[in-house]
Amino acid sequence: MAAALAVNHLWKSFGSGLRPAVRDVSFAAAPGEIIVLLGPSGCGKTTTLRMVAGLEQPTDGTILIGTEAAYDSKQRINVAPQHRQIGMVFQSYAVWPHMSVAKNVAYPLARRGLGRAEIARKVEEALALVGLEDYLDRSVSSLSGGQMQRVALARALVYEPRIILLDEPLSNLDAKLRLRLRDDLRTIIKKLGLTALYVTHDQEEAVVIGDRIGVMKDGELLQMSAAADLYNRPADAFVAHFTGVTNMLQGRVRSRSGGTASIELSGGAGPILATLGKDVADGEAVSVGIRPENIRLLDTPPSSLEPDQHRARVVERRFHGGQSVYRVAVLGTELDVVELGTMPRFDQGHEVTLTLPADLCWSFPAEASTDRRIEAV
Ligand SMILES: Nc1ncnc2c1ncn2[C@@H]1O[C@H](COP(=O)(O)OP(=O)(O)OP(=O)(O)O)[C@@H](O)[C@H]1O
Repeated sequence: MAAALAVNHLWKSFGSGLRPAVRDVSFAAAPGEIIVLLGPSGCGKTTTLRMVAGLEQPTDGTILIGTEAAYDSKQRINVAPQHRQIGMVFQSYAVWPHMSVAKNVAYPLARRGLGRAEIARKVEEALALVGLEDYLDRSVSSLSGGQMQRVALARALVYEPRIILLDEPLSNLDAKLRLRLRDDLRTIIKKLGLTALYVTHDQEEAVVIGDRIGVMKDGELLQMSAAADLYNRPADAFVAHFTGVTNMLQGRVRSRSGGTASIELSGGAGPILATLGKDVADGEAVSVGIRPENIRLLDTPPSSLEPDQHRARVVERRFHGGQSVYRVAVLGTELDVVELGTMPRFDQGHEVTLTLPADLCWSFPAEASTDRRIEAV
């Protein structure tokens, strides 16, 4: 099936002396797919979205919406935003405060010259979809932030766009509302079978909303995959850090067997087993990342240790209510380990056996990982 949106080798430069804001970005969204662009401030997410919308002209590349070119630098095609059949929702609510809820939502239809009865029906349908069917005649200025954002969403959906673009639509809402609308947004988009491009810097939001997530840094798309792959197979150290990896061990690849490497740690400890990143060579210095929640602690020491098991000691325990965070001394360094549950198992000083599952330890070239760690924090 043809992609609903295809972005190919897209570049954007805002000036000759400046680093390009978007560098050779390519991805495609299947019909009905929700693609999230995730990354720190200034990485080029909004610029990418604005180019798809037609609000920013690319320096190079192509954008296809369905089978039609919306932008093609070589063929000099640049379809105006209003002709791209795109719905948009932004961070600021972008609703007209002097108009009623119904008038706000009706606005795009009135501009397209639809009849009154049809407009009324579509407005009611769109408002029902966002749970505001009882607010038709209310003034927008009397609504809460979350309700205003629902009005903005209804207005973006009302004329049945081919694609919906959302740029940090939840970031002006308080935490509780954000969680509720986050779940609702995905449900609504899926119910309509819309293809969506969604921009956020919040990884949790990205995971809940997106079918696939693209992580951007310095204008580049580093990895685009389903959330579980992003978490379990990060392409590089930046992606690993951005999705919450805090433990990094330094070492060197000693030997390898298939996709797994035996890694000797700096200071002579180890070896540990880790999955090899795609650019890691034999003998190379590496950083090995492992998430605190993927490390397991055993109370009773086994009679003999497996290759992925190591003796360790609890240095510090922090109780967070629903989970305990342990700082554990192991392999000549200290690692964070998270365990879910309201009953902490170990006290400070407790001797434990620690498992580092090889398939959840990822090795990356050392130089890149240390550089990128600093930027990612
Ligand atoms: N109109 C512009 N003129 C010059 N530089 C710009 C312009 N718009 C964006 N930039 C630059 O392009 C880069 C990418 O910006 P962009 O807004 O796409 O990032 P972002 O990832 O969406 O960040 P944020 O989450 O802070 O919005 C930044 O360095 C930004 O300063």
